[in-house]
Amino acid sequence: MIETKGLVKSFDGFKALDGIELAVGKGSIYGLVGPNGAGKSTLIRHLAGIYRQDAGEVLVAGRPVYENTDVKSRIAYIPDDIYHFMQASTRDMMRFYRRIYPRFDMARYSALKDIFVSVDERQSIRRLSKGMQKQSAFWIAVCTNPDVILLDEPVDGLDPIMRRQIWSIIMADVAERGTTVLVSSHNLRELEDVCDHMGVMNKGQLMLQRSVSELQDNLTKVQLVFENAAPDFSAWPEALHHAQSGRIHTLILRCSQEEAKGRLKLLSPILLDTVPLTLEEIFIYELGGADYAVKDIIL
Ligand SMILES: Nc1ncnc2c1ncn2[C@@H]1O[C@H](COP(=O)(O)OP(=O)(O)OP(=O)(O)O)[C@@H](O)[C@H]1O
Repeated sequence: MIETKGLVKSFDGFKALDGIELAVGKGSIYGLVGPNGAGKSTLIRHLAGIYRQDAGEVLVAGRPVYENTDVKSRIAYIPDDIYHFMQASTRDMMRFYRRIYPRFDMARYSALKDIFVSVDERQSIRRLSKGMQKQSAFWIAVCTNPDVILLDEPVDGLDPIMRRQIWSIIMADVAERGTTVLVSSHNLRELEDVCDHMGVMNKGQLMLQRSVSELQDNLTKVQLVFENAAPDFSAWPEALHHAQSGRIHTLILRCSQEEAKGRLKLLSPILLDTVPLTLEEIFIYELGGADYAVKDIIL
């Protein structure tokens, strides 16, 4: 649904995007994670049709986005900084969007008043708090019934209850309408519960993109106890990590759970348990070995 091919963008000779090959399937929630300055917002602005690329292609539903009004009318973009006309109220913005977006859904706008109760729709946006401004932007954006939602750091400034409500609106759209969502954050923990695909950006490059299930299937964490001395796991090429605390050995292996259990059972441990890996741990091992601090990139 969303695709970039060899996307390059420079600002005054500085390559902010350096050959991005992004692929986001329809109905997917794709999390884009990376440190400050990685290029996430620049990439999203290309997907929203705000920036014109220097080289490469930016496609939504197979069609170029830049200066394509029809494609852009199906995309909702909620930037990190607020884009509304600050003098206008939420209601003014609703009227403005209703004229521009042919699929603007007035029934949905009215229904969502019960969710966004803290946003006074007649108040000028300038006078709303940062979190309320975000809510107002989100309220208007989802009423356009978009095929694609682009969220740049969406939960910055939102309280936990509002975060959950916004995510439940997005999840319902994904489930019922097959909406495609791309969401960026510099914090992996914000994304790991909601995304089915993840991409890691650093220094203008997409270093890794996978489905979360593929990431989870590829690595297994186990805890083991042996009656006698443990074998030398450092000789196992698939053992990425081994730690011991008392009699408990913790291993992270590059293989599926079934393979790990099959192999470890042969060692007759008196205890063998698999432990779920967090995405944070998965990324640390997937990206490990490169000459940068992985934790700086994803946490
Ligand atoms: N309009 C611009 N003019 C000049 N440089 C820019 C412009 N927009 C972005 N950059 C530069 O491009 C790089 C990527 O910036 P970008 O805002 O895309 O990163 P980001 O991953 O979204 O970071 P953050 O998490 O801090 O929002 C940065 O070095 C930034 O200074």
